[in-house]
Amino acid sequence: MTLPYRSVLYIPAANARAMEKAQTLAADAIIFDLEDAVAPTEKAPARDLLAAALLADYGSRARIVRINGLDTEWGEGDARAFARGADAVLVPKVSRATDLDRAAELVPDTPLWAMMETAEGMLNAHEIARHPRLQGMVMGTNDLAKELGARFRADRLPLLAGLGTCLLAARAHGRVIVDGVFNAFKDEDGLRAECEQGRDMGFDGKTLIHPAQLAIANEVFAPTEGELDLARRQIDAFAEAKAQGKGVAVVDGRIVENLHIETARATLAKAEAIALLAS
Ligand SMILES: CC(C)(COP(=O)(O)OP(=O)(O)OC[C@H]1O[C@@H](n2cnc3c(N)ncnc32)[C@H](O)[C@@H]1OP(=O)(O)O)[C@@H](O)C(=O)NCCC(=O)NCCSC(=O)C[C@H](O)C(=O)O
Ligand SMILES: [Mg+2]
Repeated sequence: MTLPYRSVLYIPAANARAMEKAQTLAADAIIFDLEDAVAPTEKAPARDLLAAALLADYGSRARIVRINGLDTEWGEGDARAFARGADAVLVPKVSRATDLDRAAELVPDTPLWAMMETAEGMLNAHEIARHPRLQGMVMGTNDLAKELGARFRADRLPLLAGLGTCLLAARAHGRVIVDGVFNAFKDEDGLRAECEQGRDMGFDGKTLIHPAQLAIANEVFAPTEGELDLARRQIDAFAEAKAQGKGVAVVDGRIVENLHIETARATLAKAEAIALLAS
């Protein structure tokens, strides 16, 4: 069963208290960050703190380690240190598939994830997504906005080309893909609107920077009661139509074909996976 990735919480690996707290937080996945959230002077101690933290029990939460770039003085050491012991290694600023080749050599047995946050990465999203070792993609909307020279807009118009391109690439190759962070972590309405936009586009979930953002992401990226009810009724109606030798059913005045049944089944499976995670 595919794991849900509704809420993916960043935690600075230098913050022992936050890493401990995360063992009980309602995050579907955690990104332990060695990159941007850790100051250069803290890089070495953060690596040790994280190695100790990963021995703790995080339940079913996926544990993803974001290493420093392999072009930095810390990247290779990070990759070697966490080649085992985490559920995935997240490589920052992936601009081309060869960036993942290098990571794959250093991390032979653990799935790789890619931060999609450079202009070149957007243009190469398809070849990055099809890399055989890649499991998931994370939008880095802060770095992307910086590279583009984009202004912040609530509708994220300047970022939509990049978001859509990465989503297409991820879906073409069956990868998980989660949306970027919403920086104003006390603005609940703003977060909800951005989660709704990401959900409408098709993202699996949202990366988050503060525990206060978890509940909204978990709610928005889960199927609603209405969606579940519709999915069940579509499956029943289609089975009935099929029994009568028809290829199409009608539910609530809309046609239901086999492709809608695939979506309906995926909706029910997602709800089941979420329920399992909570149990
Ligand atoms: C943003 C923060 C610096 C705020 O921290 P703080 O002032 O400590 O918040 P609170 O006092 O409200 O914290 C309340 C309690 O919650 C815990 N806490 C806070 N944040 C986290 C967290 N991320 N995970 C787990 N627990 C957390 C505190 O320890 C408090 O606990 P308690 O002691 O029990 O009261 C801080 O939230 C923070 O550092 N957030 C993460 C920032 C980060 O990781 N940034 C890097 C990723 S974003 C990025 O790089 C995206 C991408 O690359 C791009 O380009 O877009
Ligand atoms: Mg970034």
